Amino acid sequence: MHTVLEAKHINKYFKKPVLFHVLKDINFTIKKGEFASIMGKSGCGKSTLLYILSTMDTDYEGELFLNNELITGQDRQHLSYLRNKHIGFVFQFHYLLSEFTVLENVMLPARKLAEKSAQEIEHDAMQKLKMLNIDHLAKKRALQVSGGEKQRIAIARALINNPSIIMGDEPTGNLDSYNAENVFNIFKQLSSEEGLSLLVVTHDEDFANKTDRIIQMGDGKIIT
Ligand SMILES: Nc1ncnc2c1ncn2[C@@H]1O[C@H](COP(=O)(O)OP(=O)(O)OP(=O)(O)O)[C@@H](O)[C@H]1O
Repeated sequence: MHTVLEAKHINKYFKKPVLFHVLKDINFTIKKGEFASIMGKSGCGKSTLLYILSTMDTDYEGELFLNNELITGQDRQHLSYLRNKHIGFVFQFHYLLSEFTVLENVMLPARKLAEKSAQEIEHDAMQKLKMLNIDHLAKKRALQVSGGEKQRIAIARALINNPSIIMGDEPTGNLDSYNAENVFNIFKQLSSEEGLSLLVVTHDEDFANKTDRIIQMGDGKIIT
């Protein structure tokens, strides 16, 4: 199966206040359609790793490949393009623009990529909203919808450019168990039916236990 994400010998040091070796020789691959979670105690380096994998942090040692392309060492502009095109993000807090409509929020990453007309983008955004059963919310402003709906809108937004991988940082951290299960089911369906890869940092054991693979971290290393 095609490899979507590969981390090879990733090491990261924070230099202040004192030199701190935060990530220690991290190696793993995520295949097409794989749904993996990252677990580990607070402070073990999960967010630091996700920040590197998402191409936001370029200050690390080792090599990172996205769809077999070496992304380590690429310039910021190209990284921004790759991130927008191939990676969808879902966070604990949805970061929707509250005064914009739901539809406008979902369209934003596609407008930034600027590879399609406004009409095509709107059509795609409606398709994503339909897929997530929230197309009836399209014209509402983001501040007018519930927490669970906001997270589904954030997922639609993450999907708008048809990414290869969704990266999540505690995507169910702010949801009740009903909505958390709903988000899990959406992710599961995206991986098994659409071949999307997912890599989700979570403290939620129930969520992690249902994913294809748990990457367990401890003290800056992958334990299993
Ligand atoms: N900018 C920074 N400078 C120095 N140390 C940092 C910096 N950011 C994080 N750290 C330290 O690096 C370690 C890993 O932090 P990180 O946020 O990656 O952990 P985490 O596993 O995501 O934790 P949590 O589950 O609490 O979110 C922690 O000890 C943290 O204090």
